[in-house]
Amino acid sequence: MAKISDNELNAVTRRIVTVYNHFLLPIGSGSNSGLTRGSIGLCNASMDDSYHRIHGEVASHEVEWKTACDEYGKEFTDIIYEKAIGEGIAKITINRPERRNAFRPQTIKELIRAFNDARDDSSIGVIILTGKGTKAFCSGGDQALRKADGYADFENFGRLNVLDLQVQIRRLPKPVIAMVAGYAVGGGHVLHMLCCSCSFHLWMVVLMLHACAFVALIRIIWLDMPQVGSFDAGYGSSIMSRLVGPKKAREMWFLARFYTASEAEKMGLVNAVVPLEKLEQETIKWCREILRNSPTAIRVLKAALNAVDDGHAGLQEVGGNATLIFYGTEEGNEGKTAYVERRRPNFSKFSRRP
Ligand SMILES: CC(C)(COP(=O)(O)OP(=O)(O)OC[C@H]1O[C@@H](n2cnc3c(N)ncnc32)[C@H](O)[C@@H]1OP(=O)(O)O)[C@@H](O)C(=O)NCCC(=O)NCCSC(=O)c1cc(O)c2ccccc2c1O
Repeated sequence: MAKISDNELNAVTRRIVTVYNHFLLPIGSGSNSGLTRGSIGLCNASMDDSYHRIHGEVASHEVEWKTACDEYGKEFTDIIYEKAIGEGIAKITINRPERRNAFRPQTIKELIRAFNDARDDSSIGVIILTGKGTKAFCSGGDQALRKADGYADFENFGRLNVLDLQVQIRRLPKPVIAMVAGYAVGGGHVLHMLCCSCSFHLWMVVLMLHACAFVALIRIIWLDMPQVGSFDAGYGSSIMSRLVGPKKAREMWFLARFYTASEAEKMGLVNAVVPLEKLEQETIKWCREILRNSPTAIRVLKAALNAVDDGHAGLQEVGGNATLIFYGTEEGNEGKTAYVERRRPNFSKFSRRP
């Protein structure tokens, strides 16, 4: 009997996967399942192509996390900041589960420090934002600390410093993925929406065939701000409207209802819904997929995806990226070198491209 070589065996395996994707996967993966093929890493494209042969599968081993501190070596109380050993992933966890991960000014200050460090660390390519435990991603501002002038903890004045964090997440030139298990309420919901506009995020709980019935019982997104006498008329409104459309945004804000994970996915508010036990695994897979791609392409794309909405600030960011790339060229360098050498720059050798 002829022996099958390894190459032939791989080809057979690829064929089986292709058949599975094309013919078997559609069975039971209807629109109500809350699961897209992308969610579990299978796609419509045939796996028997040069792309898949060259790039192979995304690694699936477990991540080893190491606690990190900020750029000044300071530690944290309200958050946990970790980096994956040997991989470009940082994870920032809001650590106030007893308050459903509500944030106080101190929490926001720590989040800003951790995001700053992850931005400046050139070994980091993608950042996960999450909440401790499985009950809540974040329940918004800590209402017990709300004063007439904003939220106050250790200082005698109030503030809304979450607004600074929102801008930071949007501007940070690396993707931020919100890994959401449980409630995302008020200012917590706005945070995950920003991650969405930056890249994508995963949502809590359940998928596949049982998703519908189960998710229907779970209340997750809640824009309760009008109920607690608050509102976010900034990103909380404009980005919401961009993501779900102006009609749905009005409904969400005026009625202040709860929405489930699967409803959120249908509205385009979340990118994927996965079972709770697979949440981190799937998030890491998305991170690894991002990390396989060109960091500069990702950086420019993130800026570009925000640019139209961000007006001058958006243009400034895309323009800054152009300058950054130009500095690395011979043509850009010629100008600087000529200045330093006290001579006229010679740009005649550079092509004037069509
Ligand atoms: C999120 C919940 C629906 C979860 O309900 P559940 O029954 O699971 O849990 P409990 O309600 O029993 O909560 C356990 C425990 O946590 C405390 N807690 C929860 N959330 C908060 C919170 N946001 N602030 C303070 N404390 C909180 C709760 O009191 C319990 O403590 P015990 O001591 O009793 O055990 C439910 O918890 C809930 O509805 N939470 C409140 C959600 C909320 O009102 N969020 C604030 C919206 S406003 C906001 O976030 C906001 C912030 C900003 O910085 C802004 C800036 C600029 C513009 C607007 C802003 C803004 O609107």
